[in-house]
Amino acid sequence: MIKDLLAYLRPHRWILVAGGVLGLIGSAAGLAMPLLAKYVVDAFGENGSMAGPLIGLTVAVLVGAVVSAAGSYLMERTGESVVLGARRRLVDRILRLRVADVDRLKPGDLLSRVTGDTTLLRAVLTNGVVDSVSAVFMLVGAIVLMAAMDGTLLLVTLLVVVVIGGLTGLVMPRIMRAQKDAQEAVGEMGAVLDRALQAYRTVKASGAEEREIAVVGGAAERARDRGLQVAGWTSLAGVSTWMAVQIAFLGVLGVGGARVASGALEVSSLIAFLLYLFYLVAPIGQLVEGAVQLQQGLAAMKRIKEVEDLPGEPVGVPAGTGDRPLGVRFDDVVFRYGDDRPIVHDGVSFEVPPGGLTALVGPSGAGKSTVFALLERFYEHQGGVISLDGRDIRDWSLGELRAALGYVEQDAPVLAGTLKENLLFAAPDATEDELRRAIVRTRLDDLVARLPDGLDTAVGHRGVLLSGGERQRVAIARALLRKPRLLLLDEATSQLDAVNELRLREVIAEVAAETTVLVIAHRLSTVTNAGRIVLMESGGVRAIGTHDELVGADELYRELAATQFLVS
Ligand SMILES: Nc1ncnc2c1ncn2[C@@H]1O[C@H](COP(=O)(O)OP(=O)(O)OP(=O)(O)O)[C@@H](O)[C@H]1O
Repeated sequence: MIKDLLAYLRPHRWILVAGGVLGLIGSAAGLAMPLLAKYVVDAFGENGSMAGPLIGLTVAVLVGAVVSAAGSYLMERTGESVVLGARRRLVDRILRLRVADVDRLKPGDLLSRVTGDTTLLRAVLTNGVVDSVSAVFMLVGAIVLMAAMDGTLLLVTLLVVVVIGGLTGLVMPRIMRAQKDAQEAVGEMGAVLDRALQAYRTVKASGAEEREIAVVGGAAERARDRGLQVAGWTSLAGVSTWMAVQIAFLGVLGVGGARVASGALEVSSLIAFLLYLFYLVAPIGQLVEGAVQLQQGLAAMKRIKEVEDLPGEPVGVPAGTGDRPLGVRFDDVVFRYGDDRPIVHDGVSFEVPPGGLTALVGPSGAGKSTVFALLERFYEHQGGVISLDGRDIRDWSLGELRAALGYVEQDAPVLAGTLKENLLFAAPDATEDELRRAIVRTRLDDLVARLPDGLDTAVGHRGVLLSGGERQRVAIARALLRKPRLLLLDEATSQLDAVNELRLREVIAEVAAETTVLVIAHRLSTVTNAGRIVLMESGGVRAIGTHDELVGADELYRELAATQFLVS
């Protein structure tokens, strides 16, 4: 773990060393002060000139301040670079994860790893490490100078310092555990809030604001409780340090006073010694804080590494690598979403020849969307063979496979940006001409004409909100620009109005003339047009045929057609 932390620092080691050296010079200037104070007092006693020692003291203060400020600026800079590096790597990994892993991780918790945990890393890597190094320097320096002044008093001091060290060592593991819990609690709170935001409209429509506020509030309270535990243990460590220094002060004052009385020690030395004693407080405090920060950093590191260590997928898929339509074949495919999940595909077999329109229909939960997820290899099937163009999809490289497919999700999300950016999302290199053709084919020209800035109008959250039908046609245009050899289209379940439905039907029929189209159909229009209908039922294929064939031959299809598809 410490090795991982150091790996983050390696690229910045020279700036860190420079910052550290400046910090040490600042500390040295600080260390010189009690000694200079002693000379001032001595000069005072001997009626000598105070100018020299006073100027020295002033210079030490100024140099110390400037150098320390420069050192801490360098540290902060490094800190920002470390956070940037950690965030880049983490985001890079998150966007390359496999869908199955993302299902398991909570988005809110992932967010808190990118935002919160990386910030904690920064504290330990810069202030934590450097302050600790300079604290050790100050501590050793002060102890050496104290030894030069009076060995007996140093012994009294060290006895107390050792006791504090022991106590702090005892408390540290508890701080570490509490710290880890605290960070997890913050991640959990993020996850709970994210869930509420995802279902924002449902929360409002259900009048569930208060309940959700309470749930997120509860998670926030758990985070607070864990934070309080950390604070409790940290202040215990802090207060025992403070107490120890006070005890040492009294001890040194008593013993030192007696030694001054017996003439074994000068008053000025006792004053300087006492000043050094108080100088010890800051570095000891810094060391304790450095240790706490190290625990925070290690806990954060662990949460960041957990994500970084997950396997990623190759990305950077070139679009439009071929023009021949693809045939699809499922051969006794078996699949479940996880070892502890029920079987979703229990021997699914069907064949789709290249080109034309094929509809997947069946009751909800039959496993239709899962067919698409397996074709895109969002998940790996456990049994049977899926082949495209006669080739097992496991033999396709992921990039090659996804480049050949166009995928339109049921919810057809609009991404941030302009309409044009949305359309070119899957094929940034498409020409203006191709873009125009896709717009005309998907009947989006009306929409473009209506928008204030045409294609350059911002859409989605920050811009014009598109209707369900428009979003779906944007998604189809986006998929088409990729020149897919197989288009996977998960029809939205929401009812489109008659005009939109007609447009969509025309678009699908046109596309099916050129490429293979596989549609998960919820509407009669799509099904009656289809060259082939695959009827799925509870994880298997029940029947295959045209609409008329199935109406004639299959009971379930007739029933579905009667209710779901408004049979003609
Ligand atoms: N990501 C997932 N993780 C775990 N289980 C899932 C996941 N996606 C779907 N399932 C489960 O797999 C089963 C089949 O789901 P699928 O989405 O393929 O059905 P469907 O036929 O498309 O249904 P619908 O018509 O309602 O969309 C369901 O029981 C569902 O709960």
